[in-house]
Amino acid sequence: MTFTKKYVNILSERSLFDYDDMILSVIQACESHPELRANLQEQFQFIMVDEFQDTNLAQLRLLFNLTSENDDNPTIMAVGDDDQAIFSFQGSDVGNIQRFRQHYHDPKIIVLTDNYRSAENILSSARDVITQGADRLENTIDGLSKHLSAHANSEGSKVEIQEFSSVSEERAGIAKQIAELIKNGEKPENITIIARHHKELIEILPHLYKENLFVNYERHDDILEQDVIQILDKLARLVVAISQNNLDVANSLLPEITAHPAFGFSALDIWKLSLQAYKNGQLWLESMLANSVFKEFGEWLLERAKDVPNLPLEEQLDNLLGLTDDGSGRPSGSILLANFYFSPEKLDVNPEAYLTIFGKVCALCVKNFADRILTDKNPTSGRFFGIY
Ligand SMILES: Nc1ncnc2c1ncn2[C@@H]1O[C@H](COP(=O)(O)OP(=O)(O)OP(=O)(O)O)[C@@H](O)[C@H]1O
Repeated sequence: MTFTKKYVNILSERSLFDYDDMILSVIQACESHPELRANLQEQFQFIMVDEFQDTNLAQLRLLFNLTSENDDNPTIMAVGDDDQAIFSFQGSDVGNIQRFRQHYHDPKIIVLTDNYRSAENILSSARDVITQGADRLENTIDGLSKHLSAHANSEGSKVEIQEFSSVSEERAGIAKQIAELIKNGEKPENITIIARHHKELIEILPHLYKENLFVNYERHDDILEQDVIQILDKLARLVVAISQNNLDVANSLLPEITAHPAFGFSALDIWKLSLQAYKNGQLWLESMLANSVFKEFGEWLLERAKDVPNLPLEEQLDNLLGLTDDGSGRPSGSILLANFYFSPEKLDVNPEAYLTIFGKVCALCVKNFADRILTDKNPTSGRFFGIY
């Protein structure tokens, strides 16, 4: 069986969809059930697609399906700008703009040339850069001009290109210019540094400090890259697998989870456990329950698996982190991820460690509540949600 087929079978066994399926299944259903397509066409008689330059072929095909009875005169409007295409990495294709024009037989094009966002000098500098690109619509459609007219006030706006002999000179130069601006009366809150990568911003910080400039650096991390979230995610998948009797899945997750430093098992003990499971032809979980070093951890995992169908998500997260108070004032469970990541000592040094996880898990505006959460001596996600 091919890998793809196996993957598709597993998805269907578990009633799961991946992102591609969400569109592909709809396309398949539309194309094999004309009555469904007709119903959808009746339901969606007017269609507007924004950011059309970022559509991929599957999305375009869905669109064609939704208008297939009326391709010569569809009530459809697509708004897009080929110069702003940013999703080519996930299959979007600027060629879709041309396919759209072909499919709908040269639809009317309205060029929006009035720009209210930026001043003239910003527009003309941007144009100097963007027109260097190849395969632009402006070069391929006769008579199309994307020359914009600015309607924004240009007072005080200035675009300046500066060259430095090295990256560190550039950073020092930027910091110096900012210090100079502030010295000459500019308000710091009117100054922003924008860069493509966090790394570049982080590297500029020492230069700003050197100029005695204190900055508010807001970082929007990818939460899934954080260690605590990764282990929490694996633990959650493990206990769900145990609760659903997917023991193969549990077996594949356990080696990495037991090796996580938060749980404190030695490499030698983990190796002995793996040997024991191998020699006895046992699952890891079975071997853990029969092994004095891992017994408590194994039993704790079984308890957490029992939580899966019974407790709300917040409580399960607290239990997995070991934040739950069992009434005796001590957290229940001896396996405490919380101790590893959010012990009082760690919070003393880095109070934001706690905010990082709950703040971002909840995608809440942490700023509004930071003072109340940071002073919380026994943080739990339940309390956090409560505060919110
Ligand atoms: N007629 C108008 N008069 C004054 N301001 C306007 C007008 N139309 C748009 N703006 C302002 O111009 C800015 C850009 O508008 P908008 O986001 O609608 O443009 P857009 O073409 O959709 O941008 P994008 O290319 O990012 O999709 C906004 O700040 C909006 O308030």
